Amino acid sequence: MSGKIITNLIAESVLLTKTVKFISGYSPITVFLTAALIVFLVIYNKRRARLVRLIEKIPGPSSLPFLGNAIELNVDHDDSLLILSQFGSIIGRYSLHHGVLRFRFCDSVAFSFEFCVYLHKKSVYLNLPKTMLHTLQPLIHFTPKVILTPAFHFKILDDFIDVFNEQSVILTRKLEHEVGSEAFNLFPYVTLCTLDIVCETAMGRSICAQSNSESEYVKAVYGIGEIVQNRQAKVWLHFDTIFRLTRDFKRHRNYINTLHGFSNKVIRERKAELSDNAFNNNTISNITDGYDDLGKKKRLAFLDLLIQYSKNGAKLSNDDIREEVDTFMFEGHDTTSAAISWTLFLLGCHPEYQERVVEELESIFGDDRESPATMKNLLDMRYLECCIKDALRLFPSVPMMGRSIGEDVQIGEYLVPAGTTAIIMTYMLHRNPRVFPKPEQFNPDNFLPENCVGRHPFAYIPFSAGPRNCIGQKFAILEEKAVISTVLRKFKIEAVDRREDLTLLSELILRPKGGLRIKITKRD
Ligand code: HEM
Repeated sequence: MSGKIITNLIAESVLLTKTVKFISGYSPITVFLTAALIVFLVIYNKRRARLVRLIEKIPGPSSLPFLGNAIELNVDHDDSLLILSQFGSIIGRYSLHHGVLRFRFCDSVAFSFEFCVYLHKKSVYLNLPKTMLHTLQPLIHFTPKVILTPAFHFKILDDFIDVFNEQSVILTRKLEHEVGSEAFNLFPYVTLCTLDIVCETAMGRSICAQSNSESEYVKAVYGIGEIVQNRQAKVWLHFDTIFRLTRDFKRHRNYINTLHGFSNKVIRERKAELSDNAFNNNTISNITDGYDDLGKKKRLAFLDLLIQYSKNGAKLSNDDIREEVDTFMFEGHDTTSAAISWTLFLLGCHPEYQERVVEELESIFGDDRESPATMKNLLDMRYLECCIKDALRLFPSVPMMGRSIGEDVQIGEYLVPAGTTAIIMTYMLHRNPRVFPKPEQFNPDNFLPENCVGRHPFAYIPFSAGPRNCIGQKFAILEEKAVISTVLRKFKIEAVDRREDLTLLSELILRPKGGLRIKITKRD
């Protein structure tokens, strides 16, 4: 017995001597860092053990330690559609129970392709700067939805319709120049139009992007978008310290200064106007009753609401107000621009549906091609709404959304543990053949009232669902109707690109690489 103890002691001391000899070959710093890394990995793995054990029970492809499936998801920016189609083939390989699929991406991720059940939005978009917020940081830290929601009340939206109409008319004037051309890209035209709309409704100031697309402000909006996109695609740029070393950081700072400079100026001016006159009363309706010095009806802007609330004790600093306005600017123009462009393009691919929409417009306006649409007119455009909805089904402006799971969630037989990141793939969700037979086909009839009966409320969620859903959805649908109807009352649209030839870029917003090429002729 004692012989065995002695043998063990000798073996251990030999091991110790060898270890000391091995370590002494390295500098103390290397030894310390390696030891710290090992301790970190052990603790990290121990903490994640439960999460990994539970998440591994969910069907999904096998993954490498630490890297998970990151390599499979690492596709070029221009191939980002691959991410979407890659999921399609992965879904084919794994029998999906309850629409959940496991993927590991350094951290654990569960992808949900069926009905979205996670409504708790924690920040999974931490790497985006505050000014670029579509799908973004939890926006409403200080302004709960209860404060913001009145901005989208029908009475207030009524005021915005004038803006939608005015900008749509400018759009049709710009499009006139394309009559007779063989093909042109619709996307940039629509984007400038929606940028003008959102600026005027958010800040009450026109930036005239449609007539001056080279302005510093417009350049800054697009510049920021491009930088954020690039940063999002390159994991190492997610770290502020590294990003600060790049040239983009300086450009980013200059753009931010331009955007903030403009918003700050408008906020100051608007505050001064509001304290000068009848706006000072505490009711929102007072703001809209009256005319400005040029005899133009005073309109409420989203900014006025925030100023009003800040006066009523909500304690919003100028920076807080500016951040909210910026959020609207970014949330509200790219998304609607993509949605409008896709709808017009799909109507250009399907003359039969375009004709049906035009018949509906004729039933509302007769042969009048000029009068602006009223709120009632827009609400009467029911078939156009079906087209808009089916376009958002096939090409949801926000093709995937993230949620951090705050507490364990049971989905069928699987327990998705707290700490998992859930990605809801709207793009795939909307292609569920059990909900939408022939899912790839553009079919506005999917949204006729009789065809929606019994459909799961989360089977179609272009605006997300639950407490952190899109605050601007009514605004967006009305805006889309106003712009599309104005265009279709003037022009007949023909798609030049074929759907099957398009390359989709699944960036923050789903968009076609190279835009959407159409051809237009005047309607007589
Ligand atoms: C067709 C147009 C639009 C689509 C498809 C759309 C879609 C969405 C989606 C999917 C979300 C949730 C994102 C996430 O959870 O990660 C969202 C959030 C949001 N949207 Fe939109 N949106 C549209 C237009 C607008 C407009 C016009 C505005 C404002 C004028 C707006 C304001 C917002 C805001 C403020 C949020 C954040 C809400 C929150 O975090 O609680 N959106 N949108």
